[in-house]
Amino acid sequence: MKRYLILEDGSVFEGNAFGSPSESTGEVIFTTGMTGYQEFISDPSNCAQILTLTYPLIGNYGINPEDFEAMEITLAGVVVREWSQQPSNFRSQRTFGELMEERNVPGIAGIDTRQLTKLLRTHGSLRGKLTAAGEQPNVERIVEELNAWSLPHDEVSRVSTLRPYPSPGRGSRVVLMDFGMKHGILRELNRRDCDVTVVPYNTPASEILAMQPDGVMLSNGPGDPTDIPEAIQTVKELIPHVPMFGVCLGHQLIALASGASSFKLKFGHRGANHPVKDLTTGRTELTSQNHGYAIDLASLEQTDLELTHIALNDQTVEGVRHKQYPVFCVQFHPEGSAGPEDSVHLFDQFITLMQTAGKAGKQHA
Ligand SMILES: NC(=O)CC[C@H](N)C(=O)O
Repeated sequence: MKRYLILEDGSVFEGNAFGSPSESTGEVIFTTGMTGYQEFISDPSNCAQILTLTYPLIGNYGINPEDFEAMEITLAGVVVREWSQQPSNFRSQRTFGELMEERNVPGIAGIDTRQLTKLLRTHGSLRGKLTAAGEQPNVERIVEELNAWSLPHDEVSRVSTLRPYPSPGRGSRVVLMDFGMKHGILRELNRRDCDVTVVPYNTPASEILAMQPDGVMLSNGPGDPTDIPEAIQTVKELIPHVPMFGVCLGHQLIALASGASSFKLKFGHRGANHPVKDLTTGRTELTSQNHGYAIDLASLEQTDLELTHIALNDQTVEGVRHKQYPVFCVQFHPEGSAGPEDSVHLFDQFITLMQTAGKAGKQHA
């Protein structure tokens, strides 16, 4: 059945419906990873967005039980050139389309994703609507609707855990604040034997400190980081007291809590193999990225943070550390999933930081 993707600028893309038959509205974004579609569609950071996958054949190695980054799929929709109905991989248990159908996510196939991506790169991310399967749309009315529609502001509360839960280990005690966590982060902490407690995004600093953690990890998550001022306040209160490591949204929160400011990128950084220079070592690492906002470089001047990582494609801020406290963070995804894993050593750095701070007699008690 036919389905249309209509954008706020009046562009109309005609394709074939798959997944859920319902209509859906969201910010249309694109990711360029050649593999990793399962991780990408299940990353809660993409909550309420319509995701274009630029690689021309999606689903060719199917869907398996292990590679989900979260069990819920919170995307507003997916846009592909072609999806494979006959996946080939020993781990595959169902097709990409079956998953979209089961999880009620509308999809459109047969789209010239290259043309769509060029449009998004020229105009910046655009609001868009996927029409209901088989429906003949009134384009003028939909464009009007889209221009009046504003992006949601409550995505973190939709995807964060509602209750704390443990993921035990015998090593460092870590409180992991869940803003819409990718499982890869928990996996890397557990791999290092951390004794992790995952807590909701709105847990107050006093409750976190009462758990006497060796360190606090701030996860990735969806939306504009300024939408969660309560979390920014919590992070501000935690910084002087406990070693901290932030990833993606977690990085943005540390920067905002330190007095820096954020802005929306024209079309975001999404995909694998984004080169980032580590200014502390001079090394360039290939990184997995998925963000639509960034920290303003000039605004770091008014903070106690120093720049540690920079994006080589557009020179935006990719990582900072605190000049006084054992607190650091990166805008990219060191946990990879889907790779590359060049930066996974940052989790070791976090472990060392927690151990050193602990030996120093808990200056942060
Ligand atoms: N993956 C993330 O944590 C993304 C952070 C934030 N939602 C952004 O788009 O910039």
